[in-house]
Amino acid sequence: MKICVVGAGYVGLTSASVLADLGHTVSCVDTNIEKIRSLNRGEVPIYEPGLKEIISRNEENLTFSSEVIENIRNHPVILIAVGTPSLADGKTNLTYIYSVVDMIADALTDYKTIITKSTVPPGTNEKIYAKLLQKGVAPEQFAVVSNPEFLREGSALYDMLHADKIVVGMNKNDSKSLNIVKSLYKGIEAPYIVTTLSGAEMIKYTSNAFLATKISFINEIARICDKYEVNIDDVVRGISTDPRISPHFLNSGLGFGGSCFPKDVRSLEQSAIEKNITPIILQAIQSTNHSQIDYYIEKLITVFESLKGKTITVLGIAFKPNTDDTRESQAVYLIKKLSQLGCTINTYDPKATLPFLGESNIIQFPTLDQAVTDAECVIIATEWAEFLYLDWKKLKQLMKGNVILDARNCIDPLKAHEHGFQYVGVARS
Ligand SMILES: NC(=O)C1=CN([C@@H]2O[C@H](COP(=O)(O)OP(=O)(O)OC[C@H]3O[C@@H](n4cnc5c(N)ncnc54)[C@H](O)[C@@H]3O)[C@@H](O)[C@H]2O)C=CC1
Ligand SMILES: O=C(O)[C@H]1O[C@H](OP(=O)(O)OP(=O)(O)OC[C@H]2O[C@@H](n3ccc(=O)[nH]c3=O)[C@H](O)[C@@H]2O)[C@H](O)[C@@H](O)[C@@H]1O
Repeated sequence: MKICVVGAGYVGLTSASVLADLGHTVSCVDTNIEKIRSLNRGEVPIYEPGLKEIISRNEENLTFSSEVIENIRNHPVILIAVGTPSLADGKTNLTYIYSVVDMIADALTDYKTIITKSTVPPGTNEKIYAKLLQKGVAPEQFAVVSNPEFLREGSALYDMLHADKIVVGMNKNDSKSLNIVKSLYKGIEAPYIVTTLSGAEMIKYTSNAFLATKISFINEIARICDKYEVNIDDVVRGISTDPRISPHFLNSGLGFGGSCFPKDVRSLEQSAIEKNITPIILQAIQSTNHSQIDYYIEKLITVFESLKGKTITVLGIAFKPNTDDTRESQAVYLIKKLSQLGCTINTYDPKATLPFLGESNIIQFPTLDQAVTDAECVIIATEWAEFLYLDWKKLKQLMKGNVILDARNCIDPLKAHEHGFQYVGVARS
């Protein structure tokens, strides 16, 4: 099959390389010329485990181009994977989606199956369909399909190849698209969930909002446990044997970040408000998440009284391990907050680069050892594997103080105590 993947980001590059690996001929296009140039030089502009390897082993049937319209014209299947970031009011910015739709309308000369992989609010794919008709495209010349993506950054390739489901939203009168989507993913064993266009859109938002709910819920429980001196690990162990609860997504800590949970929860909240529904739970999820950072800072204040002038090392900048993505990273928000409180912040991340914050008291170091030197306190903000097995003796020698704030519940408090550290955590004494 000949497929044009529009957007060479985390989802576009993963989809394009997996589809090429499944044997299709794929052209991945992006309006960002620099990105395409670097891909054509054999460089992968993002860090995603295994992506470089899968791209290089498919170089015969995977090409990269910034000629978006031309490639749309030459491919019968178009997979849209452009960004859908938040607007200031929390609604979704659909500019990139609609600019692709305009390009499709301009390029369309023969039948196209247009598959929206980007996460878009309920009703958007119907609007895409209507927009194409409005632009004079005949209804028998195209189909619009909603096929949301559920991969996680850091394990994107595995997640796509081992999907737990493939969701396909279609118009009622569309008799062709399901078979096309099935041929596209031939080789991936997963149940198909077939629904309407808006049904598929809602499945995606419900999934992300539900997972975000689990995180905020367990974070709230951890705060209660903290006050009653109950260990959160025991509580999670105790509830997760119940298959109705499951052990997944119950790691309490600094809260959720990334390019999707925060924006998708906000977007769903706005979709609800637009229809006069007050989404109390969605609002509470966000409020708990925002205040997680303050809760952890309060824990530090109980140790130091004032944070002004303290040298603090924050380990981890990315929103989670195994990615270089810092979009809405709680670690970055924590760094900003500590800076506002007058701290000097040294930081380190194995892959991510600190976004420019314009503060001279924040320095990113190239190694963990350099970052922790002379620190009065070390905070683990992202649970990279490198931080799970710290060399305690060396750390003690390098640091000026002995306080460790474990904001991801990822180190053993006993080990830290044994080596003379003061372990600070939430519900993990
Ligand atoms: N990042 C993730 O883990 C997941 C993301 N999603 C959804 O997938 C979509 C894409 O997300 P990411 O890959 O993270 O975004 P990204 O920001 O990494 O990449 C988007 C790419 O689209 C390109 N683009 C924008 N307008 C374009 C146009 N008119 N023509 C061609 N290229 C254009 C941009 O230059 C950029 O390279 C979003 O809707 C997101 O919510 C869904 C599941 C997982
Ligand atoms: O729509 C999306 O973009 C994707 O969003 C998430 O994937 P991702 O953002 O890559 O990362 P997750 O592993 O879900 O983690 C999100 C955030 O939640 C936090 N988290 C996760 C799990 C947990 O138990 N506790 C917790 O605080 C992580 O630290 C991270 O900041 C979903 O897991 C994917 O299914 C979805 O496709």
